[in-house]
Amino acid sequence: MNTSLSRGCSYSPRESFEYTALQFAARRGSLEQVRYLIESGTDLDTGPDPALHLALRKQNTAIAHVLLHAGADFEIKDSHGDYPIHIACTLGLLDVVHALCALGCSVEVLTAKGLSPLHLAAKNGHIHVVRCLCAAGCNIDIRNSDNIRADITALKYGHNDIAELLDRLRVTGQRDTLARQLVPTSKPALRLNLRLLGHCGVGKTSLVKSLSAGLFGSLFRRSSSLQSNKSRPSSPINTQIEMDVTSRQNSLSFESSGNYQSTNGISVQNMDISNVGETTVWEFSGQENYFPIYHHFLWPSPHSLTLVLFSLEDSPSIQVQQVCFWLNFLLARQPADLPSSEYGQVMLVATHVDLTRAVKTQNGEWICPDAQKTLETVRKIIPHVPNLMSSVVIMDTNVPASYPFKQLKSTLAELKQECLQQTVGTWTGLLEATLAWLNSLQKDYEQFPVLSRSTFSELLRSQVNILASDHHIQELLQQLHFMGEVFCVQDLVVVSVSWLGGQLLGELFSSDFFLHARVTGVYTSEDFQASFNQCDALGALDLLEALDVCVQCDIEGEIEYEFPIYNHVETLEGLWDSEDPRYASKGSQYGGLRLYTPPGTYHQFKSIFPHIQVELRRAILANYSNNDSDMDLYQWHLGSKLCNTELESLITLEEDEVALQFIEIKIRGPNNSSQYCFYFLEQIMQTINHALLRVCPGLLIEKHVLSPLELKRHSEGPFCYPSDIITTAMLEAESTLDVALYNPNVDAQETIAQLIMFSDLDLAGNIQWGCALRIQDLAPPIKLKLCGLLDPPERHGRDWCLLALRLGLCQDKIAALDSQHSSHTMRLLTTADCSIGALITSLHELDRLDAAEVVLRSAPIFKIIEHVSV
Ligand SMILES: Nc1nc2c(ncn2[C@@H]2O[C@H](COP(=O)(O)OP(=O)(O)OP(=O)(O)O)[C@@H](O)[C@H]2O)c(=O)[nH]1
Repeated sequence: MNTSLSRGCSYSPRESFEYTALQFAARRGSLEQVRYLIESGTDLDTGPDPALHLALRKQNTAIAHVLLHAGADFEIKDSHGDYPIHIACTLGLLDVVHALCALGCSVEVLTAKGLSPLHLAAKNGHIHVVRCLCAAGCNIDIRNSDNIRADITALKYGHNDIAELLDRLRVTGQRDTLARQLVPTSKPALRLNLRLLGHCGVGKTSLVKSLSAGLFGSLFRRSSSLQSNKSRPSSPINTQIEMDVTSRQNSLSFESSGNYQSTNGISVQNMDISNVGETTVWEFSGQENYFPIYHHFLWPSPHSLTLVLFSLEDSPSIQVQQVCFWLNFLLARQPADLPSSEYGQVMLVATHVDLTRAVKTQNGEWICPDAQKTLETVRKIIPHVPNLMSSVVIMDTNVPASYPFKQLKSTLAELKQECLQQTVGTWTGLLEATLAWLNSLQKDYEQFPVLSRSTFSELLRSQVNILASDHHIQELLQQLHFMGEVFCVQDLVVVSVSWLGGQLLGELFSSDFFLHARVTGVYTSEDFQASFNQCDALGALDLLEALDVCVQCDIEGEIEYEFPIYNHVETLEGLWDSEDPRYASKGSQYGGLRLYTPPGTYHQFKSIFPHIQVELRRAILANYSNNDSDMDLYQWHLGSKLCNTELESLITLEEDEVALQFIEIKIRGPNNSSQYCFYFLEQIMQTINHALLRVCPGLLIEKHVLSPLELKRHSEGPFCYPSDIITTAMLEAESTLDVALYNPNVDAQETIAQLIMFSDLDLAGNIQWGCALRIQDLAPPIKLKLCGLLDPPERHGRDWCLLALRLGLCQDKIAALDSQHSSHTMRLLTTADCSIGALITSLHELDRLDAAEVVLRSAPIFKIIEHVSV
């Protein structure tokens, strides 16, 4: 602290009196000093120009807030005869005006020159402030000392919008009603989201239809289902689960079969379910084409129940694999570091029970131990699904008024009760009025129900509430988005979510559209209009770009849109030519990685890869705009080639012989390019990570390293070193650089420098090895998986508590980790001060090889300390 300040005074040459230290600090904008002085108990309101007024005149709003919070008097004048509200209104300091109004300051007081706060805001054109004052109850007819109203002042200074606003409030006489709409009430804005996931034909549409059927409809649905069942062959009973999760061939076929109309895209409807109330039901098609867009709709929500459906007609191993697929799909699309209460509930629903030999109890409950067995097996394979319910609902989805539907409804009703207890009231009249207005807005925008945020705000103000501030509208849109009433993405607001899910995405991602799409995936707006004429092409393209489905490229003045999703160009021969002289010499560099999802998760990358291609294109465009035109990107079906001057890379989605998908990244460079190659690979990984974070922040990724020796020899199927082997070797070695791993394909060893650093030992100084990183560096999905393994009480007590002891935490700290409300392991992993290496060792010592393996396979192998751009 400056000593002259701490003494408490300073001289202001402009004024003929001395400022206190607080006034001086407030005027100079020193928040830290203001805080210090307030804490030291200095007087807040001394002098003819109090600190609050001085801060406001200098537009130091943060300081003004601190002073107000500390209790500065806001009902005193300064030497100019102005109250704080006058200064804030003149300068348009909306948040301060808001704070002053909330503190109950007088909003009609006049300045020495006879102007009211409203006149000052009107004169200076601050419409947001005018709204705020009106909402706070300011008299709109107030006159200044010349007997002139504020709307006339606004007109005089050319602020017609303000004049119009005040005029409308006066003419309609609705000011009080509109102001009341903006006051939060104690009623929570709660609408449940019911989401249905599952393979084609498992009964999602049927379940939704039955849920919405009234009494009359339910009679009809029951009889039609009886008819349809007659024609179906009954399946053999499944007496035992023949677990076969290792054989992946064809087990996850996403084809829709049978004679029924498969849902296109996402069907969204709002239902009033008896005993539950308004519920938004999201039905996600089982067709694979649509998976790349589901992340936009699967946000974590405590107000949601996600049903994962499977058919009891399928074999037990297929049931397990399908359920695991969908649970992993869901987990991947939600951030993994939220408290479990934020995720909502997940429940399994076994369908087609009428086609098995299961029997019903007297009250109509189906008895089918196989369904429960499926759940138990799934829980063993994926123990970390937050809020997965412990029982399965077993049903014939075509029989609405049956016991399982009552079970489902009562689960929803319980969830609603729980949410009601936990939700703070946020329901405002504005939300209610907007919900009523949305219907007419949808009609007005029937052709293309998409608006920019500013147009939405403008319409809302002119048709619902002229006093709504930007902040009110932002909060409102967020509530509407989570209720499924609108869909907000970047600057756009889609006011019909069912149109977005069904007519737009349902159509554009349908197999039929794919069949006729341009094979290159590149469209001009005219081409696109010709292929999709249901709405304005430019508007749709903007929306699709905001959804990361396409990228706009300006190619020598011509605007084109690249849709990697439609790209079906085949790989060209010679893209990775072994004869290319630049990369054939002895000193040329080769390296590469493979990205896998953990064992037991299948088929997760296909829906993500087009997003990686979008991200690669964006990275290239950003480089072009930096005038770095040496970069080039060529993309084909599930593959991209990125070149940077003389460096080349191939990024492809591959599938091995057991249908396991992985992403392969190969890099090569000429002589003496080791450092360039290293950082080029890192840059590509960053771009990929960016796409992964956007689409699937909860997906666990394993990074395996390809043999540089074999890459250089262009061997078919080069050896790939799994990350657990590399990390184990690092842990065991005295020095990481001594690590050498055996490659059975070539019967030779490759060193860590060759595998990671393109043989350049100088890079070692820029690298921190994985085992030495802190456990906080573990990605959230790894932590979540560890929670699933270590949280449940274990037979020998080898759980989080013992782990905490081994990691050196004292009893007090361990006790502090204990809580009934969230995961102990998660708190241990976020607070303990230890390295990843120490964690692995401790887990081994505890004989928790399952948890150790998770860390070994997915922990980072290294982290770059110093990044050099290439
Ligand atoms: N017997 C019987 N048939 C069912 C049951 N559930 C669905 N079906 C039938 O299975 C067929 C497919 O059902 P849908 O509800 O359309 O399947 P879906 O899960 O919506 O499939 P996609 O829209 O392709 O993702 C229809 O003919 C249904 O009548 C059930 O529990 N029992």
